Amino acid sequence: MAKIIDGKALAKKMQKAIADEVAQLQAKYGRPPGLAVLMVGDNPASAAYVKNKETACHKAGITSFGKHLPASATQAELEQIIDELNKDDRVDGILIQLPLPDHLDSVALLNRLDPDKDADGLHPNNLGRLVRGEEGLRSCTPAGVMELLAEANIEIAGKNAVVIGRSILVGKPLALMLLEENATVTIAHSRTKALAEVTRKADILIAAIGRPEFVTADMVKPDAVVIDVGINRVTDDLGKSRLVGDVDYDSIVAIASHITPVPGGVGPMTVTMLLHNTVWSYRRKFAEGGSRNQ
Ligand SMILES: NC(=O)C1=CN([C@@H]2O[C@H](COP(=O)(O)OP(=O)(O)OC[C@H]3O[C@@H](n4cnc5c(N)ncnc54)[C@H](OP(=O)(O)O)[C@@H]3O)[C@@H](O)[C@H]2O)C=CC1
Ligand SMILES: Nc1nc(=O)c2c([nH]1)NC[C@@H]1CN(c3ccc(C(=O)N[C@@H](CCC(=O)O)C(=O)O)cc3)C=[N+]21
Repeated sequence: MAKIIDGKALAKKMQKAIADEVAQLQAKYGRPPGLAVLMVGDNPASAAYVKNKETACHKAGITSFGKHLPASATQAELEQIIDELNKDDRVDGILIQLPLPDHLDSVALLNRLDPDKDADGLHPNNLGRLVRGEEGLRSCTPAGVMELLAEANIEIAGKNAVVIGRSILVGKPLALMLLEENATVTIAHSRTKALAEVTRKADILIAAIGRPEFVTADMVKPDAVVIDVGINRVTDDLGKSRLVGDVDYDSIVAIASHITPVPGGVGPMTVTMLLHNTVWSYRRKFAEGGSRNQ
C-alpha cells in the first residue's frame, strides 16, 4: 500500500508558520499583507479555490481583496482593475483566476500585471526567471508539489519524472522545477504517442490533465511516486457531486510507493503557496526600502 502524502496536514503546518510570520511583520511594518483575486464568471473549480483562499487569508492575517466580475466583463474593464491593483499600496499579490472566458485575452492581462505582485508567477519576467533558475515568484501549484515531494523525503535527483500536461499554469513550470532538482524530465501531452509506455518509465509521475481518473494502474510503474494535480467535479451514480483527481486513486494506491489524495493533496498546497508568495512580495517591498508605487 502506498504512503499517502497528506497535503492538508502540510498546508496546515505551513499556514500556521505563515500566520506567525505575518503577525510579526505586521507589528514591524504597520499594515498586513494584501492579496487581490480577480475572478471572471463562475467556473466551479475557481469558486472552490476562491473560497479556500479567502478562509486561509483570513486565518493568516492577510487582507483579501476579491474582485468578482460577470462573464460579460470586457478586456478594458479588466485592464483598468489591474492598473488600479498595481498602484494600490495595500495589495502585495494579485491573482487572475484562469481560465478566463474566451472573449478575453488572458496573455495580455497577465503581461499587464506588475511582476512584483504576480502572486501566481505567470508574468513573463517570473517565468523567465524560473527558466534561468533565478529567484522570483513561482507558480503556486507546481511550487506546492515540490513542497509535498520534499516533505515526503522523495529523492528527485537522477530520477525519471514524467509530467502529463504542459499548461503554463502547471505542467511547464513544474517540469522546470523538477529539472532544477536534477530529475530527468519528460513532458507528456495530448499528442504524446504510446502514453502508457512513457508513464510506466516514471519514478515520479505527475498528472495535471483535467480528466477524471485518467491515469490507470497499467500506466504506473510499481513503487512509483504519484502526484495528482487534477481537480475534477463529477456526479456519481447516486447523483451526488464529488471531487476526483486525474488519477484512478483506488487502483493505484495499491501499487505506488506514495500518492496524493484528492481532495487533501495538491489543492491545499496551492492555497498555501499563494499565501507564501504574497508574504514574500510584501517582505521584499519593505526590504527594498519604500514602495515603488509612490
Ligand atoms: N490542485 C490544484 O491546486 C490545481 C489543480 N488544477 C487542475 O489540474 C488539472 C490541469 O490543469 P491545467 O494545467 O490548468 O489544465 P489545461 O487544460 O490548461 O492543460 C491540460 C493539459 O493536459 C493535456 N492533456 C489533455 N488531455 C490529454 C490526454 N488525453 N492525454 C495526455 N495529455 C492530455 C493537455 O495537452 P495539450 O497541451 O496537448 O492540449 C494539456 O497540456 C485540472 O484538473 C485543473 O482543475 C489546476 C490548477 C491548480
Ligand atoms: N491563476 C490560477 N491559479 C490557480 O492555481 C488556479 C486558477 N487560476 N484557476 C482555478 C484552478 C483550480 N485551483 C484550485 C486550487 C485549490 C483547490 C483546493 O483547495 N481544493 C481542495 C478541496 C476543495 C473543495 O472541497 O471544494 C482540495 O483539493 O483538498 C481547488 C482548486 C487553482 N486554480
